[in-house]
Amino acid sequence: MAAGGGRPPGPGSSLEPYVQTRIFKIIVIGDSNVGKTCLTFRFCGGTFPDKTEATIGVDFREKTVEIEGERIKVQVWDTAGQERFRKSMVEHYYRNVHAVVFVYDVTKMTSFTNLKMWIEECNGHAVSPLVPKVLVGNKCDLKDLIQVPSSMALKFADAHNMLLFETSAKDPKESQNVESIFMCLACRLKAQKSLLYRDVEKRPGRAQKLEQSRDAHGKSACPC
Ligand SMILES: Nc1nc2c(ncn2[C@@H]2O[C@H](COP(=O)(O)OP(=O)(O)OP(=O)(O)O)[C@@H](O)[C@H]2O)c(=O)[nH]1
Ligand SMILES: [Mg+2]
Repeated sequence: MAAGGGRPPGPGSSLEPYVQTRIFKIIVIGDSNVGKTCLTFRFCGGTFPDKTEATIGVDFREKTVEIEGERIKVQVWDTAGQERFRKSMVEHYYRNVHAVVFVYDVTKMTSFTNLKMWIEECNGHAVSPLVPKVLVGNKCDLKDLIQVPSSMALKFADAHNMLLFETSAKDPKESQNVESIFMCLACRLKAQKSLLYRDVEKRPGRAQKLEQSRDAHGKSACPC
């Protein structure tokens, strides 16, 4: 028997402390055809899909990212925009959600005006105001067809305390921007959780609010 007794470490075991990977559930919401599937594909797979079909229920995609030395699993819920494909799933979308991405199509005004309805649905499912939410205007590559001016989107985002990203799932030059949508949320979640833990230690029952930051173009920038 080995000195010290007990069972020797088995294959694959480690004396390092076991570190659990945190999972952040991020849901992507918005009208059908705004590009939710393409955006999530771009973030998780790094490409623009040749062809998509209307999402039925939900498609799950995930990506493991590293933030300040911590590995975090970003679990993206690509939801269905069509009522008939989502109605049985809505409760599941919002349950234990960590962050919400609202998407509209910059070339389709109705997808922007319908955001009010999507926000109401989200609020109707008791999603905490502490859950970070961002607004994404997709299809910016279609420059000649733009219907939703940036100024209008920015005003709306401000009114709802959201960061605004205008981007394109299709344009490869925008892939960094698409990545920053999800990374920004993951950073905020990581920071928010630590702030909350610290806050709870110091002042029980009170949560700290994360401030938004803005870049030189007046659009919101990642606060991390
Ligand atoms: N030009 C352009 N087309 C895009 C972009 N993103 C998506 N599309 C196209 O828009 C259409 C709809 O994209 P999807 O990602 O399937 O839309 P969705 O929001 O997931 O739709 P539902 O699943 O029905 O809710 C497809 O024909 C895509 O090729 C983009 O950034 N630029
Ligand atoms: Mg889809």
